[in-house]
Amino acid sequence: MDSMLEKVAVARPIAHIKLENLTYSYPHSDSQILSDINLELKKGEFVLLVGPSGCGKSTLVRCLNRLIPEISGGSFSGRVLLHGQDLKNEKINKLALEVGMVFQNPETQLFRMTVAEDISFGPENLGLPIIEVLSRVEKALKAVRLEKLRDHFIFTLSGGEKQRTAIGGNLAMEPEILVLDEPTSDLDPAGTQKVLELLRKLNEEKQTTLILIEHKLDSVFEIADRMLVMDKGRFIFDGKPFEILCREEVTLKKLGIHPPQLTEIFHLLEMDYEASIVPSYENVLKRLAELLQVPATRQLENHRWQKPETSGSILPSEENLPFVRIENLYYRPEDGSEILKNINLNIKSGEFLALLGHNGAGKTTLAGHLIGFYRPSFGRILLNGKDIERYSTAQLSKKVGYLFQNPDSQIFMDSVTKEVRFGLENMDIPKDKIEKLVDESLETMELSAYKDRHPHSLSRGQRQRLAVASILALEPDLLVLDEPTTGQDRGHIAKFLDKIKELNKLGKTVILITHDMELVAEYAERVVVMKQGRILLDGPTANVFSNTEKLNEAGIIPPLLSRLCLDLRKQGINIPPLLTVSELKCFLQEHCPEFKD
Ligand SMILES: Nc1ncnc2c1ncn2[C@@H]1O[C@H](COP(=O)(O)OP(=O)(O)OP(=O)(O)O)[C@@H](O)[C@H]1O
Ligand SMILES: Nc1ncnc2c1ncn2[C@@H]1O[C@H](COP(=O)(O)OP(=O)(O)OP(=O)(O)O)[C@@H](O)[C@H]1O
Repeated sequence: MDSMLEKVAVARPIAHIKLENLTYSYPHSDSQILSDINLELKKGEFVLLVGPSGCGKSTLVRCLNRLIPEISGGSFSGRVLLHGQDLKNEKINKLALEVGMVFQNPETQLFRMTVAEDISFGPENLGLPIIEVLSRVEKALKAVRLEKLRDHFIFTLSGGEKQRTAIGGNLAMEPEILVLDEPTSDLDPAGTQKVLELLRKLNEEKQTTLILIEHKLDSVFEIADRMLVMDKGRFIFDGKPFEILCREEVTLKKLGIHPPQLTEIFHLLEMDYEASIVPSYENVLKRLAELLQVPATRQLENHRWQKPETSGSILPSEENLPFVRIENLYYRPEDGSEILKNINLNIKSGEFLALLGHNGAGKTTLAGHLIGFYRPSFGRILLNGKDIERYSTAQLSKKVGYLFQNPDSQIFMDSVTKEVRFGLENMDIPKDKIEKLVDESLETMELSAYKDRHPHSLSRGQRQRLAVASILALEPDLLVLDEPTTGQDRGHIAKFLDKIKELNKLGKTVILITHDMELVAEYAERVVVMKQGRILLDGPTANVFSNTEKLNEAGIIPPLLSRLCLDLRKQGINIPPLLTVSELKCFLQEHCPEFKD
């Protein structure tokens, strides 16, 4: 009997990563962030780790290189094994070479002066010959498309460029295990595609074991072999991504994990699925074409859809003067480059505008001019008809609420409540009103339970919500949100953007900078697309999303449904440029007798 057991043990390959009864609490806290986690990962597996904000994903992956508990402290039990070896006695600096980690906030891992220097840091520490270091740096620069910025200073990079540098640095190390904590959150859609292709290649060619944490599932669910869903420090689902997304849709939605448009449309059309096969775009297109072919075209003949016009800019009429008016704006930093080139833009009070563009297009620089963070090299900006230069900083911060791309750039107090109270205390508001506004905005952002916590002990998503709460409390007329969804699950994003939409309906003007096209489709009425410092497109959302050629130039891939509608129209089917799955549902209900919901 013993010898049989031995044989079984020999036949079973040792797991690449094994977690045994992992349980963990942070210092000075009773709550278990990880609760009795058990997991085995094979070498070369590509795993997608998802779960609501704050469920413990980042905490879990930090156990793999012993940042937890070595650096964090706290109460840790259970074992982490790599190739069957308990990591308990391993040194963090040695593990850092085996387990590559791209953190949520790239700034925490960029510490050299220039892009190329930063990428070479890892390979140099592996003790590789200089020729090999240089060759790896070149390959990594090419892979993350940063060749042209190789000698640029890190502090001048845009958010997406920083994220690419952090990914490049890890690629150059060629680690056996690569953990990526939301690596594409700041990347433009074309850049995201590129990074994902790269990961797939790394996984196939080098058998790198990959753990990818993501909230935005539309582009990642197809490439991973396995999906692990976490909630409250435990795994609740483990299986093929598409199968889990279809089978567990209701539970996932309750947790705030939103299925990609492809699975939603697939569900809506009641298409048969085979658990292991992801439906192709072509199959969904074919099914929609079948449903809409005959009756729908006949019914719609009278109101044929017209090709939209996307203009250079929406000009205001005399009586409807813009709230924001940007005239001939140029921005040239000290290095002589031209970041903004003759920007002309009018934004009316109460508009909900999305500002899109490739990484480094100039979105943040443009938006930063609205709070006086940047000063025009040429041209001017009028707010309510008055030149922005004539507002004092205090007056401007009352009018414009700016949410930075990285929440850590604007959080500086030592408790959650103090952070929200800070701006209000500088505004000559009675004390009881301040407390009311603080409570309301913490409540809206679901942070009441963390009132006395130090902001840096919050998860990234929670910190992002705290930064939003501080701005909402000030009730500004113009809200500029620079990639506010990073680190958030869909449930929290929807709650937050619904709240912003409510404020927008009450007259607040909103500028949303994002790389998440499904959110743009859902919330924005107008889209402005930038390319290399200029405005490329400006118009109603559906119209802009129909201009695929120009969007392509700016590295933007419109949402799946926009592409489906375009392709259906190319087949002669008269369908308007729909943006959301609920619009598609209404359209099918109205125009397609065969469709039953
Ligand atoms: N240093 C710390 N001290 C105390 N609690 C902490 C600390 N760091 C994180 N936490 C808490 O642990 C929980 C899990 O955090 P973690 O960052 O692992 O979540 P996550 O699933 O990665 O979230 P997100 O998707 O928002 O990044 C959160 O409730 C967070 O507030
Ligand atoms: N002070 C500076 N000196 C030199 N170049 C700069 C400076 N500030 C910004 N840049 C460059 O200007 C370009 C525009 O940056 P910006 O942050 O506005 O881009 P973005 O469209 O917001 O990009 P992302 O989507 O990556 O956040 C980038 O290529 C950046 O490297």
